[in-house]
Parts: sequence; C-alpha cells; structure tokens
Amino acid sequence: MSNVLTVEDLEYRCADPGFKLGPISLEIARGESIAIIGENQTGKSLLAKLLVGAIEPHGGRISLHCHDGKTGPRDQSIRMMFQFSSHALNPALSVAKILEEPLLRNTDMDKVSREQLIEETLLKVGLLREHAYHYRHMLSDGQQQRIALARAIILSPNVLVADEPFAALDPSIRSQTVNLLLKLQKEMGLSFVFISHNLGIVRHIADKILVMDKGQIIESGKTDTVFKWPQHDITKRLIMSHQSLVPQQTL
Ligand SMILES: Nc1ncnc2c1ncn2[C@@H]1O[C@H](COP(=O)(O)OP(=O)(O)OP(=O)(O)O)[C@@H](O)[C@H]1O
Repeated sequence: MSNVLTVEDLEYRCADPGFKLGPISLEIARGESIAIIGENQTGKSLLAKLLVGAIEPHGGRISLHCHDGKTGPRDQSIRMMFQFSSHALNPALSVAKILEEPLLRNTDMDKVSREQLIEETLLKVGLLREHAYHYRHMLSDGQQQRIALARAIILSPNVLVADEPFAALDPSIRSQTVNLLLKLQKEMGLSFVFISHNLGIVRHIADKILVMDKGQIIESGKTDTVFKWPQHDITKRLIMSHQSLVPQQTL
C-alpha cells in the first residue's frame, strides 16, 4: 500500500508550560483508517490540527504524497472535519455558498463547474440538489453533519482528519454517518484519521490505533491486536472501561 502522508519527528511546545507534543513519527497508507485514542488533554486534537496545517509545528516534517508519489498542495490533499455542533455552519450562508468557499479559495473553476461539483458532492453524501438552497436552520442535525462532510471532501482530498465526528450525534444518526464515511472511503480511496472516545466505533472502523499520552504516541498497532493484547497500562485501562460499557453502548 502506498503512503499518502509521512510525519517525521513532529514537535510542538505549548505556551502552557509542561505540555510538549512529540517528537511524533507516523505513516498513513492510502485508504487506511487510523483512530487516535487517549485520555483527556493528551494532545489528540493538537496533533490533528498540526496534521492539517491549522497550526505550524516547531519541528519535524509532514509530507503529503500525491498518487504519483510527489508532494502535493496541502488543502487538496488533507482536509479537516470538525466536531459536530450546530454552530459549525455559518447560519447566514446557504449550503451552496458554504460548499463554494473551498472551491473559490483553492481552484480556478468557473461558476458552472463549481455548481456542478457542489451538486455532485451533495448527492455523494446522500443529500439532494435542493439542499444547496437551504440554510442551517432548515437542516436536521444529521443533514448538517453531511454538509460538514461534503465541505471536507469537495476538493477530493487523500486524507480526511476528523476530531470527534460522532460525539454529539444521537445513535441512529451516528451509525448513518459511520456507514456514509465507510462508503466514501471505498469510493474515493480516502484515508481517514479520526479522534474518538467511542471505542465501539474505533473497533468497527479503524485499521490501526494510535494511543496518546502526554503528547506522545505510547502505543500503536492493528486495531484487533491492540484490543486483544494491549501493552501499555493506559491502553489496558481505556479498553477495560470500554468493555464495561459494551452492553449499553450502541454504535
Ligand atoms: N491550538 C492550540 N495551540 C496551542 N496549544 C494547544 C492548541 N490546542 C490544544 N493545545 C494544548 O495542547 C494540550 C492538549 O490539548 P488537546 O486539545 O490536544 O487534548 P485532547 O487529547 O484532544 O483532549 P480531549 O480528549 O479532552 O479533547 C493542552 O495543554 C492544550 O492547551
């Protein structure tokens, strides 16, 4: 499997004294799903922001590879989908305007091509062309989540990074979103890096798990292996507390 992203010795020192992220090195293969898990305030969101370029690292290198192995422009290679919240979409803009914004910023597509791509992307995430004319208040939570996903994939990135994409959704919408992501992953060959405290979803969709503590990756491996034979005490604790919830937890 070819790599779409290589991270070497990534480092970030927070103004908050005592917290330092890294050095972290990792590789993400095309089509792979990687879950970042860990206790609170261990640097998971910070790593996600560094990966997508929202924050500049103090050291190390992030290389994004195109299909031909060369490095490519960041915005078209890696995109972030933020935690669901009803405030994530601008209420003053129509869905068409929300989806047009990354196209205006990153491409020189003309108006007709932009409209066509917006329509195709709405269909891809299971919405209708008519949704282009809707505003946030006209959409359900599940539809808003799909718009956030459409905005993240409209530039056909290689890697989608999502910070707790399932947390604030009710269980039926959550499993629809999981299934939609799995479908898009297959269709687009998308690699997916996500942070989640829901180990049920992690076990269901991740190929690999990275466990973080105090800004470091303390354990990593194939999902099944980590669940069956966790090495680190923190990983054992996270898995045990998940297992004690399993009977009540739905996807
Ligand atoms: N944009 C940022 N700039 C500087 N420091 C940050 C930034 N975001 C987070 N941090 C710092 O990184 C440390 C880890 O926070 P982070 O949000 O990454 O934890 P987390 O593992 O995602 O936690 P949680 O599971 O509770 O969301 C904190 O000390 C925080 O202050």
